[in-house]
Amino acid sequence: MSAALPIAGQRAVGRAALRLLAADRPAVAAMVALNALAAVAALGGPFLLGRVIDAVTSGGGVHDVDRLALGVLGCAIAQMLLSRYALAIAYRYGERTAARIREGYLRRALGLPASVIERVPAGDLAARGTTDIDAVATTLRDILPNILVGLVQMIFIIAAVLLVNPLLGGVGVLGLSGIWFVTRWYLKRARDAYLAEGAANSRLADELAATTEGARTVEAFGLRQRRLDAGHAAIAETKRTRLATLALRSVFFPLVETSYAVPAVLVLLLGGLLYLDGQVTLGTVGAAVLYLRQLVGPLDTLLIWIENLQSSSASFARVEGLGAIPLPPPAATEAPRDDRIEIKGVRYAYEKGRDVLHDVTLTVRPGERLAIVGLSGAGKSTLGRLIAGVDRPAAGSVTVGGVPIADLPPDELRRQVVLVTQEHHVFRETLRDNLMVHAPDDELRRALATVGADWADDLDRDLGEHPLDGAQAQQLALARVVLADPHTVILDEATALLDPTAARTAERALAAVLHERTVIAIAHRLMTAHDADEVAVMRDGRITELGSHDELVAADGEYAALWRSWHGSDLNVA
Ligand SMILES: Nc1ncnc2c1ncn2[C@@H]1O[C@H](COP(=O)(O)OP(=O)(O)OP(=O)(O)O)[C@@H](O)[C@H]1O
Repeated sequence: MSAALPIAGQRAVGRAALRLLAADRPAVAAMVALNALAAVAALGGPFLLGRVIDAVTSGGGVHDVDRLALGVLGCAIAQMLLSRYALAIAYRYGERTAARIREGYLRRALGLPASVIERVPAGDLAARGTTDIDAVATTLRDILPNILVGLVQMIFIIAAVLLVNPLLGGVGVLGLSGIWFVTRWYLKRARDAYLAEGAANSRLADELAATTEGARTVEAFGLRQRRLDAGHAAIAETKRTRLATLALRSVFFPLVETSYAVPAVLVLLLGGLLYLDGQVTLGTVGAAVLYLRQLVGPLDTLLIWIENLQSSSASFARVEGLGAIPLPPPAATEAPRDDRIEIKGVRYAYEKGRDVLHDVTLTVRPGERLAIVGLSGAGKSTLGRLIAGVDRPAAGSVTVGGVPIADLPPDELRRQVVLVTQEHHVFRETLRDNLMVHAPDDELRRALATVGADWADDLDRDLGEHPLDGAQAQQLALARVVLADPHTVILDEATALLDPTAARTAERALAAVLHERTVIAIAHRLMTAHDADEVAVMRDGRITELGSHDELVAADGEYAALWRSWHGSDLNVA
């Protein structure tokens, strides 16, 4: 069963964004301060140009105009230098922050307990760690700095136009409100329209892939027309959705372009009237109009990136969603008082409401060899995972020395119980690193020798470049068990996938590993149950019989029937 990964809510995303800003306060302060200075410098231009108009209309000399023009030039250069510098800081901030998000994600992913990792969809986990983080990183690096510059500039320009003349400024700002409504209208529809376009594109790609992959079937069953119809339908849908987004854009952009002119037109009209009335100078009207024209640049930037900001905030919500995965309670701090394993009244379900274990109770005494038998699907592996602490029971308890096994910290758990299955991961690292403990080479070699790994003379062998075969990988897994030195080993089809020769080698290695340990064998071979001290028979998630081989055969129940069907055949029944 795989549970969908959560997505962080808007508040959580907001808090995470604030945390990222707070983590790099000096850079954020420098970005804001430099952008503010650049914006102030940018305001100097229109103001001085207004003074030029006034100087000319009042018959001022060439000298005055030259001086003011030099001022305009100085302001433009200062603005350029300051905003370049601010942008450079912003880019570096963006890279650092993206790295922080990546590292945080990796830390969270690696910190998830195995029981949680096993349940989450691996593709989604990887997509969030790559595609989504890349989307956020691109926004942080390329888009956010520009948006920040645009926002600061807009605030200063609006303040300046209001200062130049509150009435003209007010009318100008009011004239901008059209853009707000147009943008809201567009954004409300754009998300769904683009999602529909994306979905239609995916469907078209799927249809094409299905037709090409199944070309022989199409030919053999005369499905050509049907596939053509499906392709045409997908193309029509793509065209329809594309036209829908195009229609949105063809309304939005002309409207926005027109809206840009509205404030300047309003200010020119009102300014003209006020000038004729002698209430403002021409320079003031000119400066106000120039300021409002200056707004177009930052507004454009904001509108262009606003959609991108929406999609990357959705990505950020997915990345942050990892932090919302419910985690098991913190590890137990007390140590087990002995090696006795007690399973009491255990229930377990992979899916809510569908118990696969019902009220299982069992004691495994230290040194005992217990075989769990039963038909496929009886719940043997599930019980093995609970005893190994991989999963925790929904009800009841699974304890070692009185402590719930699933609550033990990983280091402690490894010393108590280890589950050996047919899946054993070999990392693309050296043999030494693959043994996963920091121990002297002598000890590592001894462990390898115990499991008969006579091929393992070079601890520096790179297992990525020189991979192991199945039997060798199994020996490596068993050497890890020897090094972990648990008092109890659970075997779940540990040698099932190996060919007979390799299985024999592995069985020998296994015998060496199991020496003087408690063994719980999920038995799929006749002899395992026969040789065990005790046999537990499972059916439909319950233990139906418990006793030694001889007792159960004498009782002539379910085990006896299984035994009779196995007897002499050594068949794999599980
Ligand atoms: N990851 C899972 N998600 C959902 N259901 C599962 C999962 N693993 C096992 N089950 C179900 O739980 C029940 C018990 O399965 P389990 O693997 O424990 O039985 P088993 O006795 O070990 O069988 P086998 O011998 O085939 O491995 C079965 O009905 C199985 O379909």
